[in-house]
Amino acid sequence: MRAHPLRLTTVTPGPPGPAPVREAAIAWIGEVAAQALTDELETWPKPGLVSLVDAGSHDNMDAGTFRRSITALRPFYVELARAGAAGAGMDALRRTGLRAEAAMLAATGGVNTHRGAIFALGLLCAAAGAALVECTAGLTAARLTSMVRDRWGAAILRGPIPLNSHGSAALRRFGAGGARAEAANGFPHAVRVGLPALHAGRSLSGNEEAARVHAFFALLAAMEDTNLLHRGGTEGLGDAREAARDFLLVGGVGLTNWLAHAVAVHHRFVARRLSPGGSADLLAATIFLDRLGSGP
Ligand SMILES: CC(C)(COP(=O)(O)OP(=O)(O)OC[C@H]1O[C@@H](n2cnc3c(N)ncnc32)[C@H](O[C@H]2O[C@H](COP(=O)(O)OP(=O)(O)OP(=O)(O)O)[C@@H](O)[C@H]2O)[C@@H]1O)[C@@H](O)C(=O)NCCC(=O)NCCS
Ligand SMILES: Nc1ncnc2[nH]cnc12
Repeated sequence: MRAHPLRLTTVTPGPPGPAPVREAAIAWIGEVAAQALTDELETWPKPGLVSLVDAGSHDNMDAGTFRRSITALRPFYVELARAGAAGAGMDALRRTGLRAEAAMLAATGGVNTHRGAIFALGLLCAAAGAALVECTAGLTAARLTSMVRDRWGAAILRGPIPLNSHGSAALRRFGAGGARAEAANGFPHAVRVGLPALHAGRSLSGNEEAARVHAFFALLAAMEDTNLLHRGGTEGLGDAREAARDFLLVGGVGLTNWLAHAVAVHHRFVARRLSPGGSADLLAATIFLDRLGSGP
């Protein structure tokens, strides 16, 4: 049996393998990122968020908008993995990230579906690309997230902060670090909350979608989601986290009636227009890390 190209490149120390082999592994990394976004979209219920079932707290986007966005973003994830393999610095990654944001807006008619996910998964793709040529220890979550922190963390924190984004408003009003702090610190919520909860959800339910719901609630309970702050202020954020904690405390997806409980929380979020978009992005990052870590 032929070894997968990724295995060839990750287990061989020193200079990279032949270019076509590395290119196949880079394409695979981009595909895993796009698939992580699709899995996030298709996970239901995620309180307040868009899924195949409904548009949650949103009236300007639905599952079709997200699918168009994912199609537009797939080549950029490949490009970011390739840039990471070529040793790109933060300025070059940022330029590609901004082109990806423009492509997303063109594909969605101006709707911001995935700005946070372009940023988080884009950096993780770049780290995975760099790991292909530099590492001998495989694409583990710990390695990829610490690579983002160590290589680009300082530049992320020094970098330009958009003046008019909801995130920058949350930073000014509430001191919330948001997507930048999460990436610069090596995605602590994905590693310490999302991944363990995904694994726990699998053991509790034996079902992949339920495991993703479990991971989503764990992230929601722990994160300072700037989208919740933007739409609901500190009260909205606090209530959302409490609802997620209650779900987990009674057993999460281990409970027989977990679905009814999760749907009730979803309806409460929709009634208040709460939308935890940052937690959705971290779910996608968690899925990406889980899949890359287990290999092709
Ligand atoms: C660094 C940027 C991402 C700057 O972003 P911004 O200043 O906006 O900062 P944040 O709010 O911190 O983050 C942006 C998005 O990240 C998600 N997010 C929120 N909280 C967290 C968190 N604690 N940890 C991680 N990620 C978080 C979230 O994204 C999702 O929500 C988006 C919808 O948002 P929005 O349109 O604001 O909200 P709505 O409620 O729908 O709006 P209305 O309908 O009410 O009007 C959606 O995109 C999700 O993805 C935050 O929104 C970045 O823009 C930047 O610097 N880019 C440059 C490119 C770059 O450097 N790339 C690097 C290589 S790829
Ligand atoms: N499924 C989703 N619904 C709404 N906002 C999001 N941001 C990222 N994923 C999302």
